[in-house]
Amino acid sequence: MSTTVEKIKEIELEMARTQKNKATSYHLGQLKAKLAKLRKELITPSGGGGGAGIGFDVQRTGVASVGFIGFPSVGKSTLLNLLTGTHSEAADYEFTTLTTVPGCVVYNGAKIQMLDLPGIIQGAKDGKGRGRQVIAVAKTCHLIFIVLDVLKPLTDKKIIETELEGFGIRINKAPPNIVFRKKERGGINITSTVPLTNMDNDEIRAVLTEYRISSADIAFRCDATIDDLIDVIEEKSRRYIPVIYALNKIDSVTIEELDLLYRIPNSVPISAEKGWNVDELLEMMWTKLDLKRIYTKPKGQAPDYTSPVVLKANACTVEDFCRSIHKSILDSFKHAIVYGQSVKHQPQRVGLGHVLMDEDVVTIVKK
Ligand SMILES: Nc1nc2c(ncn2[C@@H]2O[C@H](COP(=O)(O)OP(=O)(O)OP(=O)(O)O)[C@@H](O)[C@H]2O)c(=O)[nH]1
Ligand SMILES: [K+]
Ligand SMILES: [Mg+2]
Repeated sequence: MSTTVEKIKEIELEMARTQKNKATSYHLGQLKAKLAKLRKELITPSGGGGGAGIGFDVQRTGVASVGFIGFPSVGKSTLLNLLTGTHSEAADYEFTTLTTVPGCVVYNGAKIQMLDLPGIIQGAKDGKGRGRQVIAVAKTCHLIFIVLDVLKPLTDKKIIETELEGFGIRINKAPPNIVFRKKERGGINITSTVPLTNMDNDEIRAVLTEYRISSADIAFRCDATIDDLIDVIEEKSRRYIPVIYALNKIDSVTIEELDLLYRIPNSVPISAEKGWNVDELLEMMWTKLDLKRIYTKPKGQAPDYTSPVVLKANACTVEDFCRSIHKSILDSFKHAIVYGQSVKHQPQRVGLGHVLMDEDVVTIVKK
C-alpha cells in the first residue's frame, strides 16, 4: 500500500505526462478530482480533533487575526516583536520559532491578534517539518502575511503559494461564482451565463463522476476552470484568505532593486530590523481586513470616537452591532439612529437589518 503522499506524487506525475486535448480531458478531470480528494485526506486531522496540535493552539483574542508564514529566518519573529512589542525569539539560525507565538496590535481602535509561526519549507503541506500544523493555523486567520526575504522573493513566493494552495487556502481570490446544488434525483443540469472557455463537458462529467454526484444543478456565472469547480464541490475545506507579501530586509538591497520589488502586487517592502515602512504594512493590513469602525453615540451626548465597536464586513448590521455590545440590547431595541456613509439622510432611523459602514455613528433607541 502506498501512502497518501506517494499516491499524490503518482497522480501529479501522470498529469504532467498527459497532454491536454479533447481525447484526454475526461481523464485529466478525473485525475484532478482524485488529487483534490487525496489532498483533503492529507489535511484532515486524524482522530477527529479539529485542533492544530500541541503548541499550535493559542487563545484567540481580538476582532481579527493575522498569521505570519514564511521560510525559516526571513524575519517573521523580528516583525512580530516590532509590531506588537511581544518577545518572540529571533536569531540567525533556522527554526528558531517552534510554536505559535501570539502578539497583539491595536490599529484604528481595533485589537488585532498576530500569530508568529515556525518557518515552513517546501513539502510542508505533505507533512515536512511541522508544515501541516503551521499552515492549519494560518488557515484559521483573517489575513496572512507571507514574509519573504528580498534577496530571493519570487522563487520563495511561488513555493509558499503552492504549499498554501495544496492545503485548501485560496489567496487574494473570491470564491468562484458558481452555484452548485446537489439533488436527490433529476440528473446533471449545467447552465452558464458566460461562455466556458477553460473546460469542456467531458472534464466536468469526470469530476462529478469521481465525486459520485449524479444529480445536481450547476450554474456557472464566471468563466470557471475545472479547479474552480472542484473548489466549489470541496467548499467546506476551502478558505479564501487575503494575503500581503511582506518583503523583508530591504536594508540589504539597493534603491534600484527596491524599485523592482514595488511591482509585486499586494506587497510591502519593509525592514523589520530597522522598523522601515511599517506604517504602509499596517495600512494595507487594515484595508485587507476590511473592518468597520462603528462609533456609539449615547442619546443626547457626543459620539465616543475613542473606542469604536469593530465589526467584520460580512457581519456589520445594526443587529451585529447590538450583539457585539451585549445581546440583551436586542430585547429592548426599538430602532437605531445612524449618521454616516450607510444612510441617505443625516441622521436616519433604521432597523436591525440595516448594514452599517465604516465610521458610522449609531444611537440605539430602546422601547
Ligand atoms: N538585515 C536584516 N536582517 C533581518 C531583518 N529582519 C530580521 N533579520 C535577521 O534575520 C534573522 C532571522 O530573523 P528571525 O526573526 O528569527 O526570522 P524567523 O523568520 O522568525 O525565523 P524562524 O523562526 O527560524 O523561522 C535574524 O538574524 C534577524 O536579525 C531585516 O529587516 N534586515
Ligand atoms: K531564525
Ligand atoms: Mg521565528
